Amino acid sequence: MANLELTLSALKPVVWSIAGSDSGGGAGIQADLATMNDLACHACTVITTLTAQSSVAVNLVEPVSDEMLLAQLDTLLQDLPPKAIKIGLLANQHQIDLLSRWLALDLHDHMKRNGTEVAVILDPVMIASCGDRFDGDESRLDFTPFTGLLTLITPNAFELGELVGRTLDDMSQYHLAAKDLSQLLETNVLAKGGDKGPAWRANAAQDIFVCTRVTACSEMHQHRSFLLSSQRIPSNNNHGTGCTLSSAIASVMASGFVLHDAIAVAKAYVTAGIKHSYPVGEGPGPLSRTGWPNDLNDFPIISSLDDGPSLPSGIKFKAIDERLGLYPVVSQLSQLETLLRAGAKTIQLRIKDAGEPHLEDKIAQAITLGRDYQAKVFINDYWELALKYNAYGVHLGQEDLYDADLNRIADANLALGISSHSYFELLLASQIMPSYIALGHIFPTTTKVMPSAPQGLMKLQHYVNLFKGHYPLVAIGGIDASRIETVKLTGVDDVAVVRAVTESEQPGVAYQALSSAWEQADVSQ
Ligand SMILES: Cc1ncc(COP(=O)(O)OP(=O)(O)O)c(N)n1
Ligand SMILES: Cc1ncsc1CCOP(=O)(O)O
Ligand SMILES: [Mg+2]
Repeated sequence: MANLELTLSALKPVVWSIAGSDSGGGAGIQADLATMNDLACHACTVITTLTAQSSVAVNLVEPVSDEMLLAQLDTLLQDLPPKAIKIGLLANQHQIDLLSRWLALDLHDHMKRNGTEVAVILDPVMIASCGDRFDGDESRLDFTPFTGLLTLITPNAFELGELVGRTLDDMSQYHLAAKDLSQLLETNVLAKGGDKGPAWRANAAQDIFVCTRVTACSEMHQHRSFLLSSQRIPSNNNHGTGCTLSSAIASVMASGFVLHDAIAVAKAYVTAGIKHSYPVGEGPGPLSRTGWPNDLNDFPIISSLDDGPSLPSGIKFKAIDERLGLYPVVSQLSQLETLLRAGAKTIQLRIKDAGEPHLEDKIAQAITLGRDYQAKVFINDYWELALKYNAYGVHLGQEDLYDADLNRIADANLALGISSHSYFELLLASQIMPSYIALGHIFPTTTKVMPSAPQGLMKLQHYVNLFKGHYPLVAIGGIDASRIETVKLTGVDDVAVVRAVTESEQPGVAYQALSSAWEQADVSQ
C-alpha cells in the first residue's frame, strides 16, 4: 500500500551496452554490466569487438561480423527494448556506419511506434588506460554518421582533441572544442578532464558539460555550459573509468532521471568507485561498484561556464533550529491569519499576481502577524519587501536566485528556502547553503503549471537519502491526507501544502487535521 510506487519501481529498466569485451574484466562490456546491475537496471549486451586485453596491454582486437552485430541488436529489440543505450568501443569505421544506420532506422522506428524516447550515450573509446589504441592503423574515425542520433557524447580530453582534429592546451580551448563538437554532432557533450593533468586543475577532476537540448528539463539549464568539479582521487586504478561513467549515465536516465541528474549521479558513482578501487594485475586496476551514490562529498560542485549571471558562493543562511512541520502556503492574508490562529508555526504568503491591490501592505501585515503569533512567515518571490519589513524568511525559485541580492538576505539574517525539481537543482541550491530546500512537485498538482514531470516517491527517496541531515527537506506538490504517510516514510523532514488546506471549507480545521496526521504518521515499519 504505502509503498506501491516504490514496489513498482523495482521493475528493472532495461539498459543496453553496445561495446567491446575486455578480457581483463575492468572495462568495456564487463564494466558496463557491473555498473548497470549495480544501479538496479537489467543490462543487455551487444558485443562489437573482442579484445585480448589485460591491465597492461591490448594484444588483439577482433570485431564481430556484421551479421552478428545486427543479429544482437535485432534480437534484443524484439523482446528487451532499451530505456537507454550506452555505446562504447566501435572497432572501425564500418561498425560506426552500420550502427548509426540501425539507430536512424530501426531504433527510430521502434521509438515512433511505441511513443517512447531512448537515451543514447556514446563514449567514443579510442585508447585503453594502458595507452594502447584500439583502432590499430591510427587513422581517425569519423563519428559524424551519429549526427542527430545521440543524447550525449562523453569524450575524454584525448578523444575530444581527436574528434575536433586539433591540439587542446587549456580549459578555454577544451570548452570551445566541446561546443564545436556539440554543434557538429547536434548533441550534448560531456568533455571529461579526468585523464589529463597539465591543462586541467591537478587537484580536481573537472568535466565540461555543454548542454544544447534536453527533454523534461527547465529552460534555465539548457543552451548553456557547466563545469562539474569533483575531488581528484589519487589512484592509478582508473581502468574502465569512462565505460563506468557512460554506462552509469545510461542507467540513471533509464531510471527516469533527466540528463543533468544522470551526469551528476554518474560522476559521483565514478568518484566513489575510484575511492574504493583496487589493483589486480601489473597495470591500472578497476573501480569498485559501490551502489547508488548517497555521499554528498562524492557529488560535483556545479558552476556556470557562460558569461552572464552566476550564483554566489560562500554565503550561509540562517539555520532553522526547529522542524517546519506541516507548512501551508496561502495566497490570502485572511487565510494566513486563520491558519496562524489554528496553530500554524510555519506559513508562506504566495501571491502570484504582481498587480494585486495593496500587495506591499498585505506583505507587511503578514510579517507583523507572524511576529504576533510567534510563527515563521516566509514571503514568496518579493524578497525586497521581505527585507524591508524584516520577515522571518523568503522562499525563492531557482530562476529567482539570479535576480535576488542573496548577500543582503543573508546579512539581514532572513531565512532562505529554495525550490528544486531535480538532483541538479538540489545540488545548485545546496551550494548556496540555504535554510531549507523544497523538493517538488512530488505528485501531480493543479496549483501551478510545472515544466518538469512529477518527481514521485522513488526520486524523493533518492533525494532524501543524499541530503538528509545536510538541510531541512520540504516535499511539496499534490500532498494531501491520503499521501501524508507514504511521504513521511521516505524520511523527508517536512511537507508543504496548498490545496489540501486552502480548498477546504474550514482551512483551520483542515490544517489541524493534516498537521496531526503528519506528526503522528507511523513510519516505524
Ligand atoms: C515550500 C515551497 N516550495 C516550493 C515553492 C515553489 O516556489 P517557486 O519555485 O518560487 O514557485 P512559485 O511558488 O513562485 O510559483 C513554494 N512556493 N514553497
Ligand atoms: C508552488 C508549488 N511548487 C511546486 S508544487 C507547487 C504547488 C503545490 O500545490 P498543491 O499542494 O495544491 O499541489
Ligand atoms: Mg517564487
